Order: sequence, then C-alpha cells, then structure tokens
Amino acid sequence: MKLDPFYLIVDSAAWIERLVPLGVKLVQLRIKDRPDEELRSEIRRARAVCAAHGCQLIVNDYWQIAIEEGCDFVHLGQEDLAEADVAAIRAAGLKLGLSTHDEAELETALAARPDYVALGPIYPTILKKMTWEAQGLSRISAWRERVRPLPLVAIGGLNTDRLEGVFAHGADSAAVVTDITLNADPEGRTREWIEKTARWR
Ligand SMILES: Cc1ncc(COP(=O)(O)OP(=O)(O)O)c(N)n1
Ligand SMILES: Cc1nc(C(=O)O)sc1CCOP(=O)(O)O
Ligand SMILES: [Mg+2]
Repeated sequence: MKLDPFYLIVDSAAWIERLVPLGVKLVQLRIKDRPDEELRSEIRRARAVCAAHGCQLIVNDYWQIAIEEGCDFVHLGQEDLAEADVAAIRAAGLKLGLSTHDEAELETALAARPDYVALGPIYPTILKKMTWEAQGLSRISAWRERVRPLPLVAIGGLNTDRLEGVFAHGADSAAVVTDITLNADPEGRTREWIEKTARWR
C-alpha cells in the first residue's frame, strides 16, 4: 500500500471541506470528546467531501463508529489498540494505522499487522502534551528498517522546512496539524505542502 506523502490531520469536517478540495489526498479526522451523534455527523460530512475529491479519509480513535459509518481506514494509538477489537476492524474490511513512540510500542504495533506505522514526535509538538522526548531524524531511519515493507508515517512538529529531512531518513508520509491549522493562511500553507511533497508522490 502506498500513502500520499502529505498526511493532513484536522479536528473537524469543516477543515476537511475547506482544505481537501485544494488537492489533499490523505486526511485524518481527529476529533476528541464529542457526543456520538456529533461524531457521526462529522464523519458523514468528511466522507462525502473525501469521496468527491478522491481523498483517503482516516478516522482517529473511533473505530466502532468508523465501521458503522462505512469508513475504510482507522488510526489507533497504543491505548486505543489495547481496547480495540482488531479482528472486528479487519472483518469489516478496514485498514489500520498505528502510533509508536518506542521499541516496545513498535513490537506491539507490528504484532497487530497494521497497514502503516507512525513514529512520533519527530520534533517537539505544541498540539498535545507528550510523554516522549522528540525522536529526531535518526529514529526514522531505525524505524524504516524495522517497519519495511509497511509505509512509515512521521509525525510531530513538522513543517515545510523539515520535509527534506524526514523523507531523506526514510519516511513515506509526513503528518501535520498545527503548521497548517494555526497558520495565518491555511489554504496557502496547504498548497505549499502539496507542492513541496510532490517529489515523493
Ligand atoms: C498519523 C498519526 N500518528 C499518531 C497519532 C497519535 O495517535 P494517539 O497516540 O492515539 O493519540 P491521539 O491522536 O488519539 O491523541 C495520530 N493520531 N495520527
Ligand atoms: C497527534 C500527534 N501524535 C503524535 C505522536 O507522536 O504520536 S505527535 C502529534 C501532534 C502532531 O501535531 P503537529 O503537527 O501540530 O505537531
Ligand atoms: Mg488515539
């Protein structure tokens, strides 16, 4: 499986409606702490836009709702994975991406036979408080060898100046939140990400 080198992560269908039509081909809907009905409505809106624009939608955390809403890809962290029914996710035909932050998590992730592995935080992130120090670029190279032939996603503190480094060290896709959503010009920055990742597409 090949992932687009630009992996956008946003927290609402409104962001997806705004940015996916610009040419984004891989997007994660990462919503926290909202009632189920709101989540369903957000997922439905996101699915419609992604279907219209040939963009792969990945639903974060809410694998049961993703199954029920007919989605085809979920992302889980290690705590999510511990509580998830991976067999049910597979039986429903969904693909699965998993987070990793250290060796033990990588072992756990690979044992679950995911469709991609994410490594983070490569650089410090302002999005959420993390237990892990920044991994640095060399960790990407180490993960590259361990994760092959699965795609490797780099995440955490990425911006357009850091792309060369993450791809040179073996990432297949660069995931980003705040470099776009907190940018003064999110549309312009999204176009820049699309252009600057073209070499690895
Ligand atoms: C591509 C990608 N990588 C890592 C994460 C983080 O997942 P998780 O550790 O479960 O944390 P939350 O995002 O759920 O807060 C991700 N969402 N996407
Ligand atoms: C959601 C998330 N997960 C991470 C991990 O390391 O697992 S880092 C991260 C935040 C990514 O946001 P930004 O691009 O703004 O740094
Ligand atoms: Mg999670």
